Amino acid sequence: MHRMKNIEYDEDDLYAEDEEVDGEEEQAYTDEDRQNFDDLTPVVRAELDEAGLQASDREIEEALYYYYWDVGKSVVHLKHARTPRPQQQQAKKEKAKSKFDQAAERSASKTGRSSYPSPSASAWFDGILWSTVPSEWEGYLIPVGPQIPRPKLLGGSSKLAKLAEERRKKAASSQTAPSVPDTGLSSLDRLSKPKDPKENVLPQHAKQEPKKYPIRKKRELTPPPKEPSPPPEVEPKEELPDLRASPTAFARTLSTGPSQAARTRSMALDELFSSSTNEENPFKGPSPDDTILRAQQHSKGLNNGKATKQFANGLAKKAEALKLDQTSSPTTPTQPKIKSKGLDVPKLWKDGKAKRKPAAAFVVIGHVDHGKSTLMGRLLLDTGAVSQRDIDKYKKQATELGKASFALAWVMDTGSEERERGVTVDIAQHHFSTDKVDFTILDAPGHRDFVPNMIGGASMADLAVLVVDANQLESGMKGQTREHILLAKACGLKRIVVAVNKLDSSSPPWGEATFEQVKDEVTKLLTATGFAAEDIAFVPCSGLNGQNVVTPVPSNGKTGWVASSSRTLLQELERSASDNVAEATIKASLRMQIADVFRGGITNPLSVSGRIATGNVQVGDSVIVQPSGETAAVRGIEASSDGVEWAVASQLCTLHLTDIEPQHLRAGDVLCSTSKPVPVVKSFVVQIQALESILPQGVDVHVGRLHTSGIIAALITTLDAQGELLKKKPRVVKAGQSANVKVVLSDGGAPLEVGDRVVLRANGSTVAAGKVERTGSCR
Ligand SMILES: Nc1nc2c(ncn2[C@@H]2O[C@H](COP(=O)(O)OP(=O)(O)OP(=O)(O)O)[C@@H](O)[C@H]2O)c(=O)[nH]1
Repeated sequence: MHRMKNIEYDEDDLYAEDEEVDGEEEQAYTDEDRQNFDDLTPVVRAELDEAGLQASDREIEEALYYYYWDVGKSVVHLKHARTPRPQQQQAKKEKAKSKFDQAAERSASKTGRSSYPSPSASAWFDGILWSTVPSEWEGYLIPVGPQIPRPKLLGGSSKLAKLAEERRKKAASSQTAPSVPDTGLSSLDRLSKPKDPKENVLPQHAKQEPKKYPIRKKRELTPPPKEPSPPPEVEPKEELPDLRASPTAFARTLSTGPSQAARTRSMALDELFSSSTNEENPFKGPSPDDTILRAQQHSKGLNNGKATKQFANGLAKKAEALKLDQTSSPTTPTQPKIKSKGLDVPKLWKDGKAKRKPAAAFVVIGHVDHGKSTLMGRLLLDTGAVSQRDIDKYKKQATELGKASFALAWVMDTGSEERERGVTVDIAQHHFSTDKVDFTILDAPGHRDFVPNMIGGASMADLAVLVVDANQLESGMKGQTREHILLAKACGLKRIVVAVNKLDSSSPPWGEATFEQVKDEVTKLLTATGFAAEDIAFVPCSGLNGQNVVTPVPSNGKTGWVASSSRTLLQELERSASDNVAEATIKASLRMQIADVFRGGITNPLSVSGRIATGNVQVGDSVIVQPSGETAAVRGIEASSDGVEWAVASQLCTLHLTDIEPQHLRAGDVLCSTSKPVPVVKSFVVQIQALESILPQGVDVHVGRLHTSGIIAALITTLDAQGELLKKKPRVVKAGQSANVKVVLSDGGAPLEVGDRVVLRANGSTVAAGKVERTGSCR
């Protein structure tokens, strides 16, 4: 029994698991249900007998079950289903079309679609018992859907509220404004620039051009200070670069361009969610996530002509960065072939284990402006990874821009727009070492518009450092403190160190009560999210002044309680690092999701960076890039800025590639061993934890750095806290519930495997997260 029969799925989209679920039908009833059936079935049967009607036990049981043991409703339903309707009444009913049908017809006539693949939008509900209620009971379903602002995780600072507000206005007004060529503004400009229909309006429809992928220069690790760059000039009529972010689920399922014929399976959803009161489809064009990602890509791509000169690290440092035309291939036939030395990497890794320092990558998360970048700048300064001379230069330059307090943050925020605006946009990566551990910092943006980047960072980390401004707990708890905690958990992070920051400016300074209050509130949230108490550590500190970051605070005076009760942030981080990757993981097939594609230098013109999830790689290896299926050769490897012969699972590294065209490499793609490439799947079943109510709906699908669109095509089951079946084919998954849902991907599929962690977002909010349970048909 497929209640979703009106969606026209491909044959191979229909899952065997649906049948499995059906097969379990009998077992879904509890003993209590059975008792209720035994008691109530005779009562319903007696009522039907009296009316001269008949029904099987099965039908009566189904009615009772769906009407929650309400005998009256079950009898009415069964009687109604058995009473032939007079012709006249049927005719009348045909005339009185539902709002859904009216919306469907309007949309069809507007788009010029002659016939709708599904019989009608209301037919979506065929097979559901409550769709046959007596006509006098029928009400109107007002399809509000995305028109009404969804409950979102709140947040934003006063500084950014204005940007967000302007962005919202821009988005709203651009529904009616004609598209105009992009003018090469920065991503934040795109958010904040006051709307002028003549300029800076992102096109509402993603261009349906063949995809090309911009290559960017590597984000520098330790940038040398330089003179502040002047504000970016507005360049007239610059072409938009290739759009990495594809149209969202809503754009795909709801846009109504008549030329786009191949959208059959989403059409029922189209009608379901379109407004009956507004002819304009408000979900044309890219979602907030798409817009932000696209803007970022543009601001960082070569096309904007503003790419700041950056210094590639490690091997690439030796060569002057090349300025490559995007259309030309950086791989040249004259490059020498690199031969593999055929090293036994797992053995080398095992043999060197005793001598190796543990390594740890941590993602720095938290609400915007809570001091993440400043704290990390301090950590790098006090561990010697950055010199005081550099910081002094940053301070001078930052003072000239009126942003003196951001000098430390500039160590992490290397982009000119990040520095000008004082807001982190993309993940910044830095290495530093202590005597005990090699660390990689992944500094995530705190602003909610850049949550997809935060997901990308969290997916590459071993643990999280959550920075909480002790004086702004409330804003963070409503905003990205909360959302980042949920996402860190969703990305599989177990351990979290909470830096209770800015205690130098609390009232009173270094107030123990302030710290304790923050600790209580954040602990509640962390444990409710699933972090174990032993995996949570708190550190009171001040990133700006460097108190209790690397240097312990004085044991007397107002910081006395800190010295006696807490470790420094660095000590806590060292405790959290371990080198416990299983040998089986090192020996498994290579999987490395590409976090970034960039130009290296003359010797290494095309490079990708990311974290090796499983397996190992050595110079000279051939790899397959999915989803393109293209092969590439590894001509060089860098780990922690050093050139190395091989790298293994859990390492963040840069691979210099050859024998592949750049357009086959995108952030989010997966490098795999040639013997066992990851399949490219069109659909999958994911066990989610819902953060908002979930219906069959369009979603943005995030898997680490991968960002694509899809639809939640079926709600399969809801589950209890133990993961046991609660209900099959629920109509809705409520916020807080666990469920198995089926997601069908747009864009021809994505490289995905069982166990991959998925975040589902809609309208710029995270709506659910979970792990892939089963994958569907492969491309
Ligand atoms: N008093 C005080 N101010 C701080 C401290 N740490 C950071 N700040 C200030 O807080 C402001 C924001 O700091 P950032 O480091 O940019 O904050 P962030 O969390 O990285 O911001 P995003 O990356 O944009 O989310 C700056 O003005 C800092 O000087 C601190 O320990 N004490």
